[in-house]
Amino acid sequence: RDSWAEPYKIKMVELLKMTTAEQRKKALQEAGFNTFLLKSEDVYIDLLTDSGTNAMSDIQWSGMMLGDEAYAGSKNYYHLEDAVKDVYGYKYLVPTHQGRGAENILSQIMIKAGDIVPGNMYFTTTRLHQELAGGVFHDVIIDEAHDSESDFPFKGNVDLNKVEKLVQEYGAEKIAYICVAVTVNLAGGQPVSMENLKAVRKYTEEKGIKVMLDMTRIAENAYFIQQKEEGFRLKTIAEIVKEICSYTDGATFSGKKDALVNIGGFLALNDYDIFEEARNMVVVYEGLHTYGGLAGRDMEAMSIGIYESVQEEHMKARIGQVFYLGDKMREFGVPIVTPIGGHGIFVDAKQFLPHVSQDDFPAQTLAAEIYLDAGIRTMERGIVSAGRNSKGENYHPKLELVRFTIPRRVYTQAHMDVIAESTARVYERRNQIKGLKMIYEPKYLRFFQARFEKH
Ligand SMILES: Cc1ncc(COP(=O)(O)O)c(/C=N/[C@@H](Cc2ccccc2)C(=O)O)c1O
Repeated sequence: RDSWAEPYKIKMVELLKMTTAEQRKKALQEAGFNTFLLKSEDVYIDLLTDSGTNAMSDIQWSGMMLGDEAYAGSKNYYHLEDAVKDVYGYKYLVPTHQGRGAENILSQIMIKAGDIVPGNMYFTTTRLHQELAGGVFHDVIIDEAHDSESDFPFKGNVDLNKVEKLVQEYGAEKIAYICVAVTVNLAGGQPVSMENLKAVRKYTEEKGIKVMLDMTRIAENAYFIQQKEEGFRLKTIAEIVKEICSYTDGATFSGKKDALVNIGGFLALNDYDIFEEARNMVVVYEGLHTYGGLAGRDMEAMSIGIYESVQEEHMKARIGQVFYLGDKMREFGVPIVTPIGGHGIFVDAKQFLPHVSQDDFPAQTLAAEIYLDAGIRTMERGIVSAGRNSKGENYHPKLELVRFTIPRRVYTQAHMDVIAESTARVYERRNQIKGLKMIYEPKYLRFFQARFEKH
């Protein structure tokens, strides 16, 4: 079997502090059993998120030296505008500091109080901004997406029957827009097929409903279409990315993932009137319309990162590393979401800790235990992240997952081996693991700052 390695070599390293079991026990206690509250220096391998944690190339770093920090009309803005038009095909660009900056502006423009906003599974910041704008989110993802053991290849797909039911019940004019995420983060980084995107476009065109893309991990989605969808084997990732965007009216983007930058995002649109409104609002929330909360250097690095994100060998290595870890986890019998998604391995905490009831936070408990074992930080993606509904009741999501998110171009295969072995050690002692109780609950997006203690 001919092995395959990354298409880059390392030029600089960031030394990591190793911790002892005692130090980790203390750190976890102080962090209230919440991995978001751990100090980075107490973390050995940081798999909390692939957001803003990716390694920039030397070309991107050189872009940081080319920052045109003019307040208005920075040349980096025009480079970013060219990259967005060239790679994604949208007509108009509104830069924002990161994804939720774009979500805030789009939601306020497109949503009126009481509007319905269908989407392929919720995402925390996306749904919150839709709700803050007065919208009501409705999940229209296919049922398979909520089944961690289904291996349907495109679990991110929209179920148009669910959309039709909403149109029947509320009328097309009450639908603010359909939000299609590529990939679907909380389902396990699951892709949407091109066939489904075309069907959504055809249906919404007939009904006069706009489609807004959350294209945060669009290049990873394109890779899965190339690898798994009939008729796309010979298309490039760049061609597939552009085709995906062509079936939508606009997009929000967090540049902190696919585009390989530490900060950055944008709102891209084809409709001039929405663009005009967004360009007016960005100066209220983000900064002038030609910088949107970003320094010129950040916009330059993001323009370069957009092109690097659609390179074939980059994506093959990126997804290859995620699959390597997933296969190792499965060798050790660790239950994970299948098919393996694009940005990490999602461990099924319900199957891992069947004796811990969901109200005792199995995923939160497992993330804490994984950290204790060898200092690996992961993220809870279960009942804590799901939050409460408008009546204040806890959502009880079918998926109770711990996300091992792999930053792009940061860790080596040796780290993947250590991660899999650490998880296997915790798996071997799973029957002794007890649940947690929440002792502090913030109002918004509670998972970021909630605190817990052992029962
Ligand atoms: C599909 C999708 N759409 C929009 C955004 C917002 O973009 P931004 O504002 O962060 O730039 C994100 C951010 N995802 C990050 C960071 C995060 C955010 C909230 C809760 C936990 C983690 C993560 O999954 O780790 C996303 O995944």
